[in-house]
Amino acid sequence: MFPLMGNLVLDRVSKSYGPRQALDELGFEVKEGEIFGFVGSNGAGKTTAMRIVLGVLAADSGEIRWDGAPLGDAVRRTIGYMPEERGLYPKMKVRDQLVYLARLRGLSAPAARAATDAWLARLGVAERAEDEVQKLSLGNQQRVQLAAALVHDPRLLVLDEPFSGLDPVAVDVMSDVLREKAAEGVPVVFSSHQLDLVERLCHRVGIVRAGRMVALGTVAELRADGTARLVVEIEGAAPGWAAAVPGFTREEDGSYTPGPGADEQALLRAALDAGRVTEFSWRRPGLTELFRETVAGDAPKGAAA
Ligand SMILES: Nc1ncnc2c1ncn2[C@@H]1O[C@H](COP(=O)(O)OP(=O)(O)OP(=O)(O)O)[C@@H](O)[C@H]1O
Repeated sequence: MFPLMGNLVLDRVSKSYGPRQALDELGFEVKEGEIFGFVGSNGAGKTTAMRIVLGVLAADSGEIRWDGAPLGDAVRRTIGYMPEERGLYPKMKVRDQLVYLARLRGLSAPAARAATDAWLARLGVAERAEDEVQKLSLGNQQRVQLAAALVHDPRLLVLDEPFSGLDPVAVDVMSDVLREKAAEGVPVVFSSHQLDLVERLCHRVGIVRAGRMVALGTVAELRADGTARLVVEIEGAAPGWAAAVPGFTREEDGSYTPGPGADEQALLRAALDAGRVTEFSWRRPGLTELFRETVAGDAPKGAAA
């Protein structure tokens, strides 16, 4: 039903900037039609990895593959890229710039104009088409930047923090577009610090720490690996009602983490003795908690980020 797109593989990619190792055998795969969320602390290596995929930077070792073969220039030219530092020409008009970029990627003049106008309309910036990019607000510049990544109908989307600085409406538009492209079969990889969005949008997530992939999987898989906590709500309970039940640690949010030998039935009995129990349930950690657990105390090798 969809044109064959392919999948992207980063295979043990390493990269150092002088003494600073930014990537240490980093590996992950983004399948056809998959939205992959790339998360990690500041300086963990996300931008470096994306630049290597784009060919802007060379890896010291390792390989980038597309559909099983080394990623070459022909496929690279079809990538839709949104760089972290953005990179539109500030003094050029929005429409002229997008048409120019689409022409560079091989579209005919009429096709470039049609694609430009369609994406400007879809992203809600059609009325700014004749303005210089520098006259747009940052959020609108970002919409144009997304249009620039999409205007040539990319086979792969690589987006560095596409959601940063967007208002909630623009976040929804961006999310819809990424879902739509993935549904067409395009592999989508994006980095973000907005973990609620990553959790909502991504089929799979990779958490990178100091240049290494430390957790990889669907959000459900990652959550299943985290320690579940017991949420207990009791009306009228005195503080410390659970102190006599061995094996549980009370967390800041009031939930209870079981340790070795913890007996949930003992905790439930203590809860029932303490008052009227309105909630007693297991809760898996969300992506934000998993991220904190996974990257706590993070620092890139060689020096501070
Ligand atoms: N041009 C460069 N020269 C020297 N060191 C660099 C260069 N670019 C990045 N680094 C270092 O490489 C490491 C990885 O940086 P990178 O920008 O890839 O991280 P990131 O995960 O994208 O971070 P952020 O979330 O802050 O954007 C950091 O320690 C950074 O300081």
